[in-house]
Amino acid sequence: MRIVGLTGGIASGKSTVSNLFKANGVPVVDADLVARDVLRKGTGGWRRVVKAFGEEILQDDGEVDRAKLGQIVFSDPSKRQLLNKLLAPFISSGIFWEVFKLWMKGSKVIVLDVPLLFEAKMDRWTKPIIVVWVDPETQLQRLMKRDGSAEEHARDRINAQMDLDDKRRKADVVINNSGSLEETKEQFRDVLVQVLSPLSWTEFGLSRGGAFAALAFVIVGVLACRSIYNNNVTRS
Ligand SMILES: CC(C)(COP(=O)(O)OP(=O)(O)OC[C@H]1O[C@@H](n2cnc3c(N)ncnc32)[C@H](O)[C@@H]1O)[C@@H](O)C(=O)NCCC(=O)NCCS
Ligand SMILES: Nc1ncnc2c1ncn2[C@@H]1O[C@H](COP(=O)(O)OP(=O)(O)OP(=O)(O)O)[C@@H](O)[C@H]1O
Repeated sequence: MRIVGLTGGIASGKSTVSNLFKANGVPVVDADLVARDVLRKGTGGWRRVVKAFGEEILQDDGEVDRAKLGQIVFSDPSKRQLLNKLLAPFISSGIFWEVFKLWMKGSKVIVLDVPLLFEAKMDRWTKPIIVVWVDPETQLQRLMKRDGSAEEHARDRINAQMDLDDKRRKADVVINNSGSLEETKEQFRDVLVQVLSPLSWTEFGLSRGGAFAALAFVIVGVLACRSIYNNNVTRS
């Protein structure tokens, strides 16, 4: 199985690119969705976060007020670290579970869309790593427009992540999403060819088909050895 890493900065265009993958039949595991699930009312993540941040972060229906929690953690690095620490085990096991389900289905190539791929050191599990890059001014403008947020809050969110230029340096593939959607789609076409290229032997071995092939190989080997052994015993 090939696990492709897809990352970038906030509002750099990861979802835009992951939608292109989905439209081309490549399954995507979205870490933001997993992170939402592990913070739903009554879950283990929810309990830990409410205990640490207090009931004032809850809405009337008991769900976490995400905007409120966002304002707290994106303006205070120590609170953000605390939230990350509390949720990290739930998020990683949620991602693992999603990958496992796709493995069971027999998917050969999957994309992990993880905003904090490098920060959470999950990059070691993915190859190639695609970074969706955007120039800083466009990033700020798109973020403010999408979230309807003030410049100060948007900057807090951008500054809460590793510098996008540093991420670009660590990438195997860079998609520059500073231009039009059409320009991004054009770059994406080449990336898709690379992502869907034939699997290496290691990647094949890690896929469900590879595991079954290895198992079949072992079973045939054992049966052959037993038959040779039995023939030798009968002859002697
Ligand atoms: C603080 C929360 C409640 C704010 O929710 P909100 O709906 O406003 O934002 P959303 O979850 O859609 O995230 C939007 C973007 O913010 C960035 N972001 C989210 N969490 C973090 C974080 N801890 N550090 C830096 N950037 C982050 C990501 O780029 C993400 O794509 C939420 O982001 C959260 O629970 N974050 C902690 C979990 C986490 O680390 N998520 C990232 C998945 S790897
Ligand atoms: N090439 C583009 N031209 C114009 N607008 C774009 C382009 N790419 C993305 N956008 C817009 O910019 C915003 C951010 O894009 P997107 O949601 O894909 O980013 P993201 O990296 O997934 O964000 P997040 O980190 O918050 O999950 C969206 O409103 C999207 O419609």
